[in-house]
Amino acid sequence: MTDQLILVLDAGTTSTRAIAFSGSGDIIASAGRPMTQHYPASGWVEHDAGEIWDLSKACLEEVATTVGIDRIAAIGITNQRETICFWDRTTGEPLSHAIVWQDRRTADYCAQLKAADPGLEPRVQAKTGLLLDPYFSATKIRWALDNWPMVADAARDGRLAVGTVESWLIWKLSGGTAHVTDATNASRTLLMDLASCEWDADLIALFGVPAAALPAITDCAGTLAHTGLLGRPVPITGAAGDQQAAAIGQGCLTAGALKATYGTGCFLLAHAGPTAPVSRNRLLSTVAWRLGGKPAYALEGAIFVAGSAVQWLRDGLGIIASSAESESLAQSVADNGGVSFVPALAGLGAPYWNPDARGLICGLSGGTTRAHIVRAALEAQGQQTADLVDALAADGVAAARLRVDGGMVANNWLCQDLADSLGLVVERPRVIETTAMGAAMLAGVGAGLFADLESAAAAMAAADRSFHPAIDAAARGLRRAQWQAAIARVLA
Ligand SMILES: Nc1ncnc2c1ncn2[C@@H]1O[C@H](COP(=O)(O)OP(=O)(O)O)[C@@H](O)[C@H]1O
Ligand SMILES: O=P(O)(O)OC[C@H](O)CO
Repeated sequence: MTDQLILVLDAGTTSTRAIAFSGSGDIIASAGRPMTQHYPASGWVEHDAGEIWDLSKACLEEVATTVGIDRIAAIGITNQRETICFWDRTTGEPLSHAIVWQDRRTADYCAQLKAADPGLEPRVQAKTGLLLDPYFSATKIRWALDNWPMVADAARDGRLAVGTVESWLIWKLSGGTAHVTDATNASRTLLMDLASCEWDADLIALFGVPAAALPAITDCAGTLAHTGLLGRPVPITGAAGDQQAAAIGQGCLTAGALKATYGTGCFLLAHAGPTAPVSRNRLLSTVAWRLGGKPAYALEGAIFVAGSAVQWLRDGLGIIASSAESESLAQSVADNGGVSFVPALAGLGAPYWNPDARGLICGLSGGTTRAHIVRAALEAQGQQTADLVDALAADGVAAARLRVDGGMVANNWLCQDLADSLGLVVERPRVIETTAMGAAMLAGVGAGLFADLESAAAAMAAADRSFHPAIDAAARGLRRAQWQAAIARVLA
């Protein structure tokens, strides 16, 4: 693909970015804007869908102006998943804030559903690959219909449109002509049948969601819509949830290949091939991509707090000046001094799934310094990942190595600690924007610039550095035991 570029929009939890990629995977230009986080009550997290659109538009326009609109062959979109937007299809305007994936407001509703019918969660898991947790979109939609009159009125009048963030953005980019969602994002709603990749009538009835408000489920590559935003029609040819996109960008294209992305949260995906896997260890089963109508699947472990623990040390406790300072501080002490930090700041995700869990810092002494606490916060990432790798092993997936990406892996100390804690080789790619890279690969396939994902990976993805385990099994076991004792206290 000569001089043509693929423009990717990555609408994440804390920021929105646009990145122009060359066909060889180089970043030619990028733009980013921080996103406002709204916390209207304890455990609630909202975004302004209007702001998501305004920031996305500004980032796309900035990058298109920098590189020249004529060089843009196609657009790919990737996004924070599960976060659900509500808009009026007659005006194209948001009806309310979006309810964010981290939001725990439906924890009681999930508990009631489980208490009323203990067989429900296993049936829901068999159908969707997911669990009855507030994380997923369906209970958030139910809550909005029950509590936000603007949303309920629009539903009654047939004006309501709902969709995850990529769906909202494609709607806006297409000038309201396309109401679609790709199969990876749809697989996170609790409303989609994992095997058929279609909305499930029983689940729609269970959560009382108006079917007419839902988008059409599409492939992850192909002509999904056109946008006139940049002054000439440009096709949107790729879309996937950010974690699936990161797995693609990391070249996890065959069964068993594993990646973990350390951003706000941490999400570990193990590619599983063409048949939906079933976890017996409380991992999620999810769509990895759908191309040509054929889905591929992955097992996923979702940790809700990763980089946001470092953010909390910076903004909440004020014990570091920047996220990057965590690296030198962790390195400045020989060990954690007996301190454990369980960063359950938004409940616990996989494999515990306890929405009510609260964070814990323990093992303090008079000799504890902020460096020990910061080190324990970084070490928690390795231990949380080890919990997931253990669950994967119990599900029959033996990890050979771990590919890592996301904002946190700029931290070399963290990458070495991951290798030590897991006893696995940890590989970091040349471009740590693998989420955007994966969306670019999908958009490249969708635009016919690459024949398939394998050719796109060969052309675009490259490794940077490997971190090898440098501690022995006994030392690893001691760290594990310290973490497990702390987790037991959180769950007690
Ligand atoms: N050098 C670093 N060490 C540790 N954490 C970091 C570092 N740089 C960034 N982070 C953390 O990474 C997160 C940002 O990662 P990013 O992938 O941009 O997040 P998201 O896509 O979830 O918005 C923030 O929570 C930040 O605190
Ligand atoms: O925005 P991120 O990178 O934290 O990703 C959020 C996930 O998609 C939530 O499932």
